[in-house]
Amino acid sequence: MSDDVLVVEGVTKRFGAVTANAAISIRVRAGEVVGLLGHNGAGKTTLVSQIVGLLRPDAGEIRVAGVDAVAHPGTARRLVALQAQGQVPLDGLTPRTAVELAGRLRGLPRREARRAAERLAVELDITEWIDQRALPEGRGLSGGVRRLAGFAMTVAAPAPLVVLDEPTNDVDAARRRRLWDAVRRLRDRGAGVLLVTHNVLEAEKVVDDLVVLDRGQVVAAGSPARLASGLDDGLRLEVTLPPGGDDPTPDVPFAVRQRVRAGRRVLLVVPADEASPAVTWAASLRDTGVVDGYTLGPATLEDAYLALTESTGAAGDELTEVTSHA
Ligand SMILES: Nc1ncnc2c1ncn2[C@@H]1O[C@H](COP(=O)(O)OP(=O)(O)OP(=O)(O)O)[C@@H](O)[C@H]1O
Repeated sequence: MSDDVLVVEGVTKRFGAVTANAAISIRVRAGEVVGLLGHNGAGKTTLVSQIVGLLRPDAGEIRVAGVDAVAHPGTARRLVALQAQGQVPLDGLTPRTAVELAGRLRGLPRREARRAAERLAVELDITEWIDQRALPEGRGLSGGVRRLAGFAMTVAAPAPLVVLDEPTNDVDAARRRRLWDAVRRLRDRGAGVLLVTHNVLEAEKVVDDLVVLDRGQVVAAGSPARLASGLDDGLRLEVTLPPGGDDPTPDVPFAVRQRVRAGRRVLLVVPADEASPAVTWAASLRDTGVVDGYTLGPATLEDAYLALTESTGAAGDELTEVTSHA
């Protein structure tokens, strides 16, 4: 029997002139975390909406744990635990009540729902607020605790497919780590997880496979290591400009595959056999004060992601310029 919990094949969705999803294919198996990575507007939420039956594809197939989600969206929806991108409305509820209710709605007996609420509060380190009521206009509970309570509601009861859309928004660094541990435990218990994010560094921490979307299309898929090695022998040379200093990087005496500027930092991806002229150049600019400093190291998954989505210039939050030359 197939262990696929999600099969998306050739899914296309248009909104007027905008093709939000263009023939997308993705597979998530039981016991696997797949990251769906893409910049704002790449088409991630549109795809999730179709998986949970809120939108109907113009073309293509979606199967959730073997159920045809286009023909039977209601049945398929019950096999998916979804944490949507927006905050869940919690007003008037405590995290304990909300998680217990969510568990019971998904079929857990009362005692198990209660246990799940307590276990998840400990796992996510939110026991301090478990009996604190959420009030209107964001009062009572912080955004991070609301987000974590939303995650706990999503995973209170087991489901074959768990879809998490930007689950760490508003969550502090220590509790993010706890959330990733909880995601790994879901995977280890046999769930398939689709993790939707635009944060490549976070995705890298937990996913087995990544699918990169760019303007509605899958532009790459595979393990993080495989995608990073897509830059083959690429090296990253990062230079820091002095405050208000001119940027010397558009005109360098060696080959550059990729150039990305974010504030005072400029990242150059260079072929490994250009390491020597690149370092000589950077060192002489540092010695003459044209740049404040530089580092050289192997290209990362983030570099590969920027290279894949370079043409839009939309991949990095603080990204101000993207160019590429041979
Ligand atoms: N209901 C809609 N009507 C018209 N256009 C839409 C609709 N929903 C999405 N779009 C467009 O489809 C494209 C993909 O949007 P989508 O929300 O799926 O992207 P996303 O990757 O989830 O972005 P973000 O990371 O910002 O949430 C965008 O160009 C968006 O403007």
